[in-house]
Parts: sequence; structure tokens; C-alpha cells
Amino acid sequence: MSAPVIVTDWRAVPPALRGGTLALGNLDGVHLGHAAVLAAAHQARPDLALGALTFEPHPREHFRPDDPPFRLTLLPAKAAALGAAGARVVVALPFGPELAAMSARDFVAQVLHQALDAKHLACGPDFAFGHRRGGDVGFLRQIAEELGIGLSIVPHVADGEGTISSTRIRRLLQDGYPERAAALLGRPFSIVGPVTHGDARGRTIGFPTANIPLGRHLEPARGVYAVRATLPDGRVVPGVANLGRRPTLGGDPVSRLEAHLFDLAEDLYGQELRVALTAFIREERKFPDFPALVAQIRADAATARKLLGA
Ligand SMILES: Cc1cc2nc3c(=O)[nH]c(=O)nc-3n(C[C@H](O)[C@H](O)[C@H](O)COP(=O)(O)O)c2cc1C
Ligand SMILES: Nc1ncnc2c1ncn2[C@@H]1O[C@H](COP(=O)(O)OP(=O)(O)O)[C@@H](O)[C@H]1O
Repeated sequence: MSAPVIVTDWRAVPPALRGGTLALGNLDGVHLGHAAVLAAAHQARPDLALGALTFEPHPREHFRPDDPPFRLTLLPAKAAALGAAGARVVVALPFGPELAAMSARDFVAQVLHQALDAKHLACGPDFAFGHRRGGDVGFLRQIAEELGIGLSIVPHVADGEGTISSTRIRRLLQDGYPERAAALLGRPFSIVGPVTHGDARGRTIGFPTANIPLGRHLEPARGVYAVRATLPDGRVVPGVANLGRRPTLGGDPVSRLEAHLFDLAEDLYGQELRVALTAFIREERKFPDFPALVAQIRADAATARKLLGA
């Protein structure tokens, strides 16, 4: 499946990208519930191009910039996941003062109807939009009918433990259950970012670690993970990673991800890595000295190899 086209300016939508269906929502994580919303939009009008409309940045990042980072997927990972769920077009509107001030009616009439010419919309039952979240699905139903736009309100997808939601997935990751989060996402949670320089100590102990800042990603449970890293050229390399603040080495003010990739010797600085957290091995600890930490890293690497079949 080819990557979807990303549109960020609702005032300049190319004519070829207008007139399709649109799944609506913040869609952070693009989990199984979101996939059901996309599927409903497609089922309602399989004759039209399937699109997804989301906000980038996320509205909460606009309204509460001092909140700790919480994102499960940043663009373009979000767009790639939406593409895998069938979207041909991803409309990622920059959420800022203009959209925050726009009424629910104007959002539907000007953005969804006039600019995007959407023929059918799909969203979850709790979708709320427009100035102060003034529009709910009842209002959307009313205005879509006025404008001759189809609408599917898709019930929440649930498993034995309840509704699948981005909030639930975030909690699983913060509690150290990446496999359970992956089951709800339909793919492992991944952190994407450029490899930055550290203290050049890893290589001296036989475990060079590619450092990746968490940026706006959610901080999952601090500790050691079995990982699979995807390199820019598409190679997928298994490894072991520490996610945290390195208390043994004095401690860092913010957490970072440090991934040692198995059986690889390459300069990775500046390259963008996607690191999928596939299993939680143990919590991060403060060791009495550096040799004790190194011995534990060796054991962690062996555990990760076993878990990954590497
Ligand atoms: C598998 C693994 C587990 C680690 N566990 C811990 C830990 O529990 N506590 C800690 O303080 N640092 C931990 N570290 C971080 C190391 O202190 C750090 O990677 C190493 O000192 C190299 O840092 P540098 O590459 O920035 O020089 C771990 C690193 C790896 C690769
Ligand atoms: N197998 C590997 N896994 C991770 N990084 C590697 C590997 N082989 C070489 N490197 C390189 O080594 C760097 C990490 O070395 P390290 O000594 O830990 O220093 P620093 O933490 O200061 O970057 C990585 O950024 C990458 O460029």
C-alpha cells in the first residue's frame, strides 16, 4: 500500500483530493478503534477515496503546552498508520488560535464541506469539535444532514477489559505493558527520532547505544526493553534499549531512549530511527558502580535476544 498524501492547509486543498470520505478525530496512536472508524467511512462509500482528518499539533498540545508529552504517534508515523488502515489522504490541520476560535458550524461548513467537499464523515460517539468543543455528534448529525453529507457514528470498539482508547493505551505503556498496548494499537508503540550524541561511554563497554530524544512522545515506563529498530534504508535490527535517566551515571533531567542494536557496527548519528518497544524486561535501577551496571546490561542483552529470537 502506498503512503497517503498529507494535506496541511485546508484553504489550499488540491481539487483531486476533494470529494472523498473522511474519518474524523485526534486519532493519536491510530488504534483498533480508529481503524474501525476508517473502515466505516470506507464501507459507507467504497466508491470514493478514503481520507482521515486529524490535527497536528494535537489540540491538547495547543491548549496545555506545559503538560508532559503524551503522544503515541507523531506525523508522519500517524500518517503511515492511517495509510495502513486504508487512508489515501490524510488532512492534518495545524491546531492553533484560528481553529480554536472557529465555531462547530463553521468547521463543518467551511472546512469539511467547502474546502474538502467531504461526501461522507465517520467518527466515534464522543467526537467533539469547534470552539470550546461546542459541537457534539448530535450537532454534527444535524448540520451534516443540512449540507447533504453522509455520517456514520461508529460505536467504541471494546475488548474483555473495556473500550479501546488512546488513554488506555498510554496507561498500559506507562505501567510497563508494551505488548498489551501493541495488541490495542495493532502494531508496537514506537519512538521515532534522530540519533543524537551522548557521552561516548557505551562503546567503551562493548554496548554502543544510539540515543534518541523522546521529544513529544509519551514517556513509557522507565526501564529496559527488547526493541526492533527500523533504519532509514528499511533494515529492521533487533536490540536492547534503556529508556530513562541513567541514575547510575548521575542522572539526566529528562528521559531518553538509548538503543543498542545487535550485530551492527555503523555510524548512526543524525539518522532517523524508528524504535519499536516490543517487551519490557526490567525497571531502570541505580547500580552501586559501573561494573555492576555493565554486568546487568550483558544479561539484559541476552534476555532481549531470547525474547526477539535474535
Ligand atoms: C540494556 C541497557 C540497560 C541499562 N540499564 C541502566 C540502568 O538500570 N541504570 C542506569 O543508570 N543506566 C542504565 N543504562 C544506561 C547506561 O548507563 C548507558 O547506556 C551507558 O553508560 C552509556 O552511555 P553513553 O552512551 O551516553 O555514554 C542501561 C543501558 C543499556 C544499553
Ligand atoms: N550496534 C550499535 N548500536 C547502536 N549504536 C551503534 C552501534 N554500532 C555503532 N553505533 C554508533 O555508536 C553510537 C553510540 O556510541 P556510544 O559510545 O554509546 O556514544 P554516545 O552515547 O555518546 O552516542 C551510536 O550513535 C551509533 O552512531
